[in-house]
Amino acid sequence: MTEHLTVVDHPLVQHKLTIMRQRDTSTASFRQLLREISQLLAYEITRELPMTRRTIETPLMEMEAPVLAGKKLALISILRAGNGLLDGVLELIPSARVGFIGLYRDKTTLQPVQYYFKVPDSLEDRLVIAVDPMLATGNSSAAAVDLLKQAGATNIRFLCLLAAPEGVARMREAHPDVPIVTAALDARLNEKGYIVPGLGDAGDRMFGTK
Ligand SMILES: O=P(O)(O)OC[C@H]1O[C@H](OP(=O)(O)OP(=O)(O)O)[C@H](O)[C@@H]1O
Ligand SMILES: O=c1cc[nH]c(=O)[nH]1
Ligand SMILES: [Mg+2]
Repeated sequence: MTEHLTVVDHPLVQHKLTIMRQRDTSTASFRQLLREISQLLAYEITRELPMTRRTIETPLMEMEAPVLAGKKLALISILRAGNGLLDGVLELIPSARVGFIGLYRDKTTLQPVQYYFKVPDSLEDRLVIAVDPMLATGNSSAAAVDLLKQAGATNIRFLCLLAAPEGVARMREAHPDVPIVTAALDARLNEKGYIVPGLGDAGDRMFGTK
């Protein structure tokens, strides 16, 4: 991918996102819509995956058919809200390897606090797609990408649902080599570091917590 930021403006994505944003959308609908959108976003973020050809036999004849090239890609969920994107993407790419980075954002400092890290081996040979629905200050995603690079990853993409300009700028500065794919770029952060207009706290809306 050459663009640093790609906003997927497909009508289905935008319609589903509008329902997710609404205050009275239920936890069950929120989760289902996130799963659906995640697959449409995954389609975009995997658009330029390298391909190779393999000889196969159809019922009629042999052919050289296209298949994905290289090692299986790695999906990295930034816990816990990342799991809402992970499920859908994994349905589309069932052979992907999966890793988890546990981070939560301290409510006052807005700095990420790490509590878990487990990723697949040979990250240096894989396309790594980190998923987290919200890119707000960008502190969490920048820290997650730092950890992935420390673990050897060199080809990383970041998939989110909503981004704030502040978070995109933070990522561009810290990790200019990491393309971002999102469903929307919102206006700004509010004084508590929430994306506005946004959709609230993605993890809470997904899991019914407060
Ligand atoms: O860009 P930032 O300002 O760092 O904010 C974004 C982070 O905040 C949310 O996670 P949260 O800390 O609420 O944890 P959760 O997923 O467990 O709810 C979200 O899922 C991101 O990880
Ligand atoms: O608006 C925001 C900002 C950070 N995390 C969220 O879940 N929502
Ligand atoms: Mg949260």
